[in-house]
Amino acid sequence: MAVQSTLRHTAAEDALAAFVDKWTDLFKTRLRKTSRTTRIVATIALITSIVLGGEGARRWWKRKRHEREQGHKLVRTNSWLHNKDGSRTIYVPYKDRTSKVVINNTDPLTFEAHRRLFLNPPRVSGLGNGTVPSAQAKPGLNLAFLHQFLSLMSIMIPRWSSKEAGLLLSHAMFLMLRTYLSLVVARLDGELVRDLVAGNGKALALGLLKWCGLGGFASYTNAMIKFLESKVSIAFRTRLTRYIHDLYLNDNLNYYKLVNLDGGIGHSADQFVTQDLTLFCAAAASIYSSLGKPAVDIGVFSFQLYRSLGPLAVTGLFSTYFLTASILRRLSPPFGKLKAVEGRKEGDFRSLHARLIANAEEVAFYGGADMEKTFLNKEFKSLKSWMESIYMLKIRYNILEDFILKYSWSAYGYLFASLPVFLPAWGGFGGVAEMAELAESSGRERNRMKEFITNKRLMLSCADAGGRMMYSIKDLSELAGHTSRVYTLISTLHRVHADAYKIRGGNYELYSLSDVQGTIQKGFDGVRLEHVPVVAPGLWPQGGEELLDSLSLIVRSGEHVLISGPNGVGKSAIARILAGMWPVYRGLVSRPKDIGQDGIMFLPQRPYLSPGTLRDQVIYPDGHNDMIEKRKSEIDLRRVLDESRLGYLPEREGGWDTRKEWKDVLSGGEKQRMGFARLLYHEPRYAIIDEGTSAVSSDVEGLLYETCKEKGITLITISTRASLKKYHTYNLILGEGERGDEWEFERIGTEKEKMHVEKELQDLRERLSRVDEWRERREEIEKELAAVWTEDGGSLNAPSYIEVDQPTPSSES
Ligand SMILES: Nc1ncnc2c1ncn2[C@@H]1O[C@H](COP(=O)(O)OP(=O)(O)OP(=O)(O)O)[C@@H](O)[C@H]1O
Repeated sequence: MAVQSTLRHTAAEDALAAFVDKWTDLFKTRLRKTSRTTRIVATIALITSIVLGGEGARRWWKRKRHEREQGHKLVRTNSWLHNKDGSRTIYVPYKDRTSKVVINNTDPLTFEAHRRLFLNPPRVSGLGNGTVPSAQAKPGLNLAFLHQFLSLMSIMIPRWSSKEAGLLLSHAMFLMLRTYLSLVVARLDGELVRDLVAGNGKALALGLLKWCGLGGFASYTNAMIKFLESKVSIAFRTRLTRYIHDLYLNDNLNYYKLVNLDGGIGHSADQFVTQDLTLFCAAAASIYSSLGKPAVDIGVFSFQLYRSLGPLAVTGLFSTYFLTASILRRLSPPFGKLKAVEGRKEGDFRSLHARLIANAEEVAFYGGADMEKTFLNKEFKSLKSWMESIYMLKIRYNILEDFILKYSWSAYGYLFASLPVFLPAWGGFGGVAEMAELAESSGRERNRMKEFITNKRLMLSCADAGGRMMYSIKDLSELAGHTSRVYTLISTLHRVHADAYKIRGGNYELYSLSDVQGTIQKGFDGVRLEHVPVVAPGLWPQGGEELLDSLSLIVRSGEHVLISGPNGVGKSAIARILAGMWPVYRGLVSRPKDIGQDGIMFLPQRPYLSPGTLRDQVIYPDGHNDMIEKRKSEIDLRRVLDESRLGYLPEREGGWDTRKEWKDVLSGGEKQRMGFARLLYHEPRYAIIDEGTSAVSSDVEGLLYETCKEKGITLITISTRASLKKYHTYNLILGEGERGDEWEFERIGTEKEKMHVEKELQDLRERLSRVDEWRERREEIEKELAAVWTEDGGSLNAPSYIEVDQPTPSSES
């Protein structure tokens, strides 16, 4: 053996050496023939390409390493990169590495182009003209569904050259491949049975081999179909989610207005964007294969059947399909509408849970678990009853569906497959073969068997395809429900984004969203309101409630204003109007353009702490990269925290990169001081502080105000605390007059203001002088209440354990 192997080894080596020699000789001859210049040029070209290639590879490797490090850093600091074209690069953790994602903002022109689809649907679709809140027809298989679905498709597949179109194309190719494989399998099945009956072992073994090979390929095809279906679903979801996010979170504050002004989708925007969108995308991706594949199958198989069974069988088959389809369609419950309502109920239940999580501390202090449980159980019961009623409807439908699609169609299959046997003249190619064999008679049974098995398989596949199409009527109705939900969300967002609240020729309510006539001017160095009514808006299409008839004031840099007045009078409402959250119904509002540095900043009444690191809390709404661009360092942040009396936080919490649920970690006063830290970090020209120090001790309050003023921030404070007056130049007092809808704007420290204070003191003195009188009256009432009257008009003595005040000499007299 060893000798043999050595021999073989030597032979192989010889062959290799001969091969190398041959090519070396060839190369040398060619080299000898080429001119000296060509050789020099070729050598230089070779060396240059090696050097350039090496340098390219080095740079590529360096860039990759830099990206990896940058990715880790950005993930750690919760930050992203702004690209020149307006897109953003974010890094997301992926396994133990980071993965780079570039997010392109949707072009504003795209929104303009889509507005027509979502706000002015064609009249024929029966969806109204977009001016009606929550423009929504009854979800079902109708023209409205077609319009809604195609509108959403224009977002999901924006171009024929897009990735989604490519995915759908490859999906379609795999679907067709599978249909072709089913056809080949049907034929092979027939051949196998024929060879078995004929006892042809060799052919049978060969057939089995083919069967296994085909099986492997078919399994791969099936897996790819499922994989591509999920890829399509995720691609659709990505497109829609990004589109919705761009429309939802932008400078127009649509995320606030959607819930507080429009009300078209209630309070469940989260349910729409998460669950409804996922269900819609999964249903849309699966409907493509559950409708597309059976349609191709039916076309191909019926052609085959037509060839082998003749026109009678195929006509019969199709009449059966149409008849049963129309029966099923007629008896099918309105799955679309049922699904849409189910989605809404799921949303309500989920948002109740979200509310409980957000307000867990408050509920715990009140001991409100029982009450919250009642709310939750009530909502769940409503959801449960709805789902049970859907299941009840489904039972009846499923019985009918199963009977028709599984059993009656198989019976028809046998009937039509027997046509060539019993009616050869009507039985297509199968019948012709039957008649030819009738004359010869040899091998007739075997061929009959082969034909029958092939036809039966084709018929079953055809019935299966038809069945799947029928089943997909239900899927299609459910898709209509999901489509209607997603379309409603996007059309409501478009309405809010475009402020499209005009009613054509209709009468609108005073101070409704159709009645906004004021102007907001951004880019003014100061804050100015001219004849602006302060109105708490009602949900569209209702009118709002007027809090102040007409407010006019101007605040210039360095003139600090305190807005005071009783609760609920409309103090925060002024801040909401200035921030652009509430509409300016009449008059003119002027304010600085930007939010933040050199602009205006608002500190809301309820402090907000974002998810992320300790650093993110101080610099919010900036990210770490914005901070670096502004040339601020951690030393600056440290100084800002010291000035807000929070200098101990980085040590206590373990550094700037610590991530915690800050809303639960910081105390009420700390949260408010964090607001001031943000103010000192951003250093805006104007700041509107709404009850920003209500939980802060008065000495720290003074320090915070003084620091802000030293930094040149003009303060507009909303507060009920009179002690804050000393930090301000003007006082806007709301809630004056008998009806509480008058206001006064006065300079602090003037004679007039002092007289105002004097008058208040006089009032208090007068009230104090009547204290004795009120005390006497109280004692009288208490005495009368302590007495127990008997039926005969007398009174019982008070029991010994009740302390009855001894009458004072003055009351006796
Ligand atoms: N989103 C809203 N939609 C409609 N009405 C609202 C809305 N928010 C507040 N209101 C109403 O507007 C009125 C003024 O509210 P605002 O928050 O301005 O009061 P405030 O003067 O700041 O009171 P407080 O001192 O208690 O903070 C209140 O009657 C309130 O119920």
